[in-house]
Amino acid sequence: MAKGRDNWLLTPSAMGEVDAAAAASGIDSFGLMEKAGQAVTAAVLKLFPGGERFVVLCGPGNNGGDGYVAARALQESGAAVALYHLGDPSKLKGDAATARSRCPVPAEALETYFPMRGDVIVDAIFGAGLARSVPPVVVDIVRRVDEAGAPVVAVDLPSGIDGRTGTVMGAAFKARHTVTFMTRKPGHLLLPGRLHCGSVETVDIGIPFRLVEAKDVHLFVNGPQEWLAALPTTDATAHKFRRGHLTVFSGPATATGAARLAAAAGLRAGAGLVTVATPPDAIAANAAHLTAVMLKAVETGNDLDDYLRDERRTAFVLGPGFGVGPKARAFVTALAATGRHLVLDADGITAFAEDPQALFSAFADGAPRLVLTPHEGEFARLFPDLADDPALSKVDRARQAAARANAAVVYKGADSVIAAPDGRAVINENAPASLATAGSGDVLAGIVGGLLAQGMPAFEAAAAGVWLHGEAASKAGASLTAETLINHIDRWH
Ligand SMILES: NC(=O)C1=CN([C@@H]2O[C@H](COP(=O)(O)OP(=O)(O)OC[C@H]3O[C@@H](n4cnc5c(N)ncnc54)[C@H](OP(=O)(O)O)[C@@H]3O)[C@@H](O)[C@H]2O)[C@@H](O)CC1
Ligand SMILES: Nc1ncnc2c1ncn2[C@@H]1O[C@H](COP(=O)(O)OP(=O)(O)O)[C@@H](O)[C@H]1O
Ligand SMILES: [K+]
Repeated sequence: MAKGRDNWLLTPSAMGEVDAAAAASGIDSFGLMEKAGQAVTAAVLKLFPGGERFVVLCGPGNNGGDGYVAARALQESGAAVALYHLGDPSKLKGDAATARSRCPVPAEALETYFPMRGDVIVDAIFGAGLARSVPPVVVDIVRRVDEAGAPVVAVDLPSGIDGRTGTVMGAAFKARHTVTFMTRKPGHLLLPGRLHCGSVETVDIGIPFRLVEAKDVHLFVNGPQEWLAALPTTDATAHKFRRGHLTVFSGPATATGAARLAAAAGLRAGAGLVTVATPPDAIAANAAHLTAVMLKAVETGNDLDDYLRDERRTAFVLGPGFGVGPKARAFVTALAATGRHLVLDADGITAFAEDPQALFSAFADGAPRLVLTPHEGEFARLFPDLADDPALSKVDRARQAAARANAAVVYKGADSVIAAPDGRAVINENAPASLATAGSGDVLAGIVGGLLAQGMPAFEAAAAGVWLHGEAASKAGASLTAETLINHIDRWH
């Protein structure tokens, strides 16, 4: 499946380079700004056909330039338009200066703007060029607009959102709609940025897409184009042993449910055989609730060695309900030493908090066989320095973690990022908030384990698993529980 334009992401700096390449190839850069401003105007008029007054807020760079184009076009459409500028507009340069010189709408200083009833705001203060926290006057205007409840249409990004990281730089508008150009930026998907964008529209302003593709930053929106070719298919020759064997480790008798959720999810994701490997004291609890999933007592390191003699047992999930301690570390080390594929989740991750390097060393060699699925707290236990570095985006953190651990990393959240040691990364956007429910992470671990069992490489299995989890949640509806979620997992093709 081709990488569609909707899946492409460019950081603001990469977009700036594309912009420069377009100008160098002879494309009229003011023409691009004109198209950008016209597209904003079309979006504003479509969303607010009865708008009483359109208030365009223009900043000191090209984002402001788009605003001057929009102000002119809105006035030409017959609408009432007011214009406010940040800084000294006589200092505008290049295309933005041209746009201002062609804009007949009189402008006033930004600080003098107080929203009136019926105002629709076009936010063209900062876009890709936001370089630091917004100045106090912008903080004030954001607050005034919030308090007035006036609708905002953002040009490129809501001012105050860092397009690379999605971070709020001091303050940021909460837009109803955002019009961006050529591709979305990471800040449109990463939290909290995503919550400030409203609906996002990506407009082709005429930069040849080959210039965008030449800037491939190995970052995409998660979707089937990333992993469909690696997704296992079943055909008439399918046999349960050929469809792989997944083993999920159960916790003690008091904590068995999480493993069963993962096991059932692995089966739904297509693993031919699934076994819950359980301590003997939990056999009864597990046996009372399992049908298609098999059960095997595995208590000690020797039990595990015996279990691992069957080389068809290739894929494992360890962590949900397992307990934190030396047993988790010893089991993981044995799985690593025998070339197994492992999803390490929850307690399995926490078990290595004191010595993450022991985990990374165990899986250091060869193609990645480990998938780590930390939520934010677990991520910080394995990668405290990355979690603490404010300059890193969630994408940077996941990528550096993946490289360090030689693992596919699923950095979970509403904006899960999946990264590979080779630098590939995707941001997931199909997960509904109804997934914030106990046990949904166990289900995800099971789906990914089921895909690993079928031979899918770690990064592809991780990305596909997160996407299929999101699809299942959407189908399961707003009141989903981890159990109902499982019933909606669909291998999709
Ligand atoms: N990509 C494309 O193809 C196309 C892109 N287009 C548009 O161009 C936009 C990018 O333009 P841009 O690079 O001029 O950046 P922009 O966001 O206007 O801000 C830069 C200005 O703000 C200033 N500044 C920054 N932070 C600040 C702060 N905290 N507080 C105060 N000042 C601050 C900074 O000043 P400096 O940092 O130099 O002091 C500079 O003056 C892009 O978002 C899109 O809308 C379209 O026109 C068509 C084609
Ligand atoms: N608000 C949200 N929107 C979308 N997905 C979410 C949200 N909150 C959590 N999720 C997803 O739900 C799962 C929760 O996993 P986890 O935090 O391990 O919870 P648990 O331990 O309860 O299973 C993850 O896949 C995460 O990405
Ligand atoms: K903006």
